[in-house]
Amino acid sequence: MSRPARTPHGAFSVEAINMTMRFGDFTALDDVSIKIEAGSFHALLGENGAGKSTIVKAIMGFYRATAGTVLVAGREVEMTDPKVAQGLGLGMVYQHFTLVPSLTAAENLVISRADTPAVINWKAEGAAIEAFMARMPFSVPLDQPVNRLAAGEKQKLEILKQLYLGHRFLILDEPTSVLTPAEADEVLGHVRALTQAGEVTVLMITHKFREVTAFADELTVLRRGKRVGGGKVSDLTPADMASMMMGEAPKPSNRQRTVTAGKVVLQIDGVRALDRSGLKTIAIDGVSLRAGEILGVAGVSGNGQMELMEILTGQRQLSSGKIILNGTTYTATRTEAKQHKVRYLPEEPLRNACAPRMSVAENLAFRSFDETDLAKPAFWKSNSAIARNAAALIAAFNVKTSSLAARISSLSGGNVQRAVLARELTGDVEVLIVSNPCFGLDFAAVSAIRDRLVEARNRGVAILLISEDLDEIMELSDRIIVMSEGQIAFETPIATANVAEIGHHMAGHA
Ligand SMILES: Nc1ncnc2c1ncn2[C@@H]1O[C@H](COP(=O)(O)OP(=O)(O)OP(=O)(O)O)[C@@H](O)[C@H]1O
Repeated sequence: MSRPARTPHGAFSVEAINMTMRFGDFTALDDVSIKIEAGSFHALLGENGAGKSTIVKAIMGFYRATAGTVLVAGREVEMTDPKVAQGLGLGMVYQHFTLVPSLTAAENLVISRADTPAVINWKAEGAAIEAFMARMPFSVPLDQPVNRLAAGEKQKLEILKQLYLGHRFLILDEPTSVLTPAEADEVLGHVRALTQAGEVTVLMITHKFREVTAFADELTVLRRGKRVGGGKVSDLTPADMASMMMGEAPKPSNRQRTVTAGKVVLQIDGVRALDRSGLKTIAIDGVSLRAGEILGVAGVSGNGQMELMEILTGQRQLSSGKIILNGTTYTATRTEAKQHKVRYLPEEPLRNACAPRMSVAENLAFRSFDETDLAKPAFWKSNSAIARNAAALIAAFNVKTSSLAARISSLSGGNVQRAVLARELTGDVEVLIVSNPCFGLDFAAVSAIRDRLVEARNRGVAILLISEDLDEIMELSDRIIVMSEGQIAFETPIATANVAEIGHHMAGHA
């Protein structure tokens, strides 16, 4: 047996050998091997549905692999349970935060431990945390409630929490999705420094080539459940990575504008509503959206975009003002949305726009998935019509699913997104309101979804695009508004849009 690979500071290697994972007849992972050397920063790439989460879950003991072996520091381990993995020093950091928002950073660290005593000696714990922090190359404010921390600080705290728990092999699952580019660079810079110091070994799932090139040492690429390539990052270009992921060079898209903006369809003026905390007011003035244009709403996460989406979907009560759609008051009831042909693509579509326990075909067939009618057989056209419709949409939008009858919740995140977009862009649409449509998607899916939005705009659809990704806003919008502190802080046509100026307004500088 090989000698356990551990660096002097504690980072150790993890290796998965010949991993196979089947769900029924479907093989999500097909004889994949991956070795993450002690103290390395290893990137795991692959299109949506390639099997990245599956291999990670098998390594962490969330899934019992159908076949395969896991070696931790060179020793074979039965990963029967996530607790086994955690006990061996393996930890996970997710794209969304797992911290308790009302507790301070220090309190979050203390309660994260499995051995937290029933009565906590805060003085002793505080001293222990300070001693721990002193050994760390970066810190976060310890005494503030986590909900007051910026996203970058929260993600740093998630990483510190793992180190505090003694974990020395970290799996980072798209850790920068909710961070600004500057925050992402800061967090990944710290992670890289930790790996170089031999403190920790990292496996990072990401879709961002820039992050791979800038921070990772090695990479592995999965495609359709198989390992299709990998090696040293310094030997590979982003084009190499893209062709490994897709099996071919990506096609350049043609996003010409072939329409001029028409009449104003949607107007929001004098609208006031409480924000999620109930403490601040969201104030939306002077927003108008025209047919055949994409109006981008830029902003750092948490500046009222979520509330704006809720206002537009009728989920947040207005304290004053109204939304005007095609000249009449719009309160976003189902009937009004149908009448005005308004469609929505909310964030987290599995939760907000699907019936997770129903099949892919059913979810593609029923926009009004949560209407009580759904239960009544009379509402159903026929199973064969539903299947035909679903098969056509799956082919057109390239949704990867094991079958039409599979539950939509078994699809990877990107494929759920494609399925919902396929449904929402089918038929007669006049207004499309989308929120972060490409969040967490691989570049092929991103490109396909952006093409669809541009096609819809060119057909005359009025699109409100709320996005925290400024590159996306710059790429797609005809006009841009910036939300900051719950208000519209700035507006510019794309022709004169300047990233630095927009960034300045996003950061709250008038
Ligand atoms: N519990 C499950 N039951 C059935 N099929 C599943 C299950 N979990 C995953 N799959 C299927 O396995 C395949 C791989 O999924 P996985 O979540 O590993 O992809 P991924 O590479 O992480 O994708 P993404 O980037 O979209 O998160 C997908 O086709 C998915 O539908």
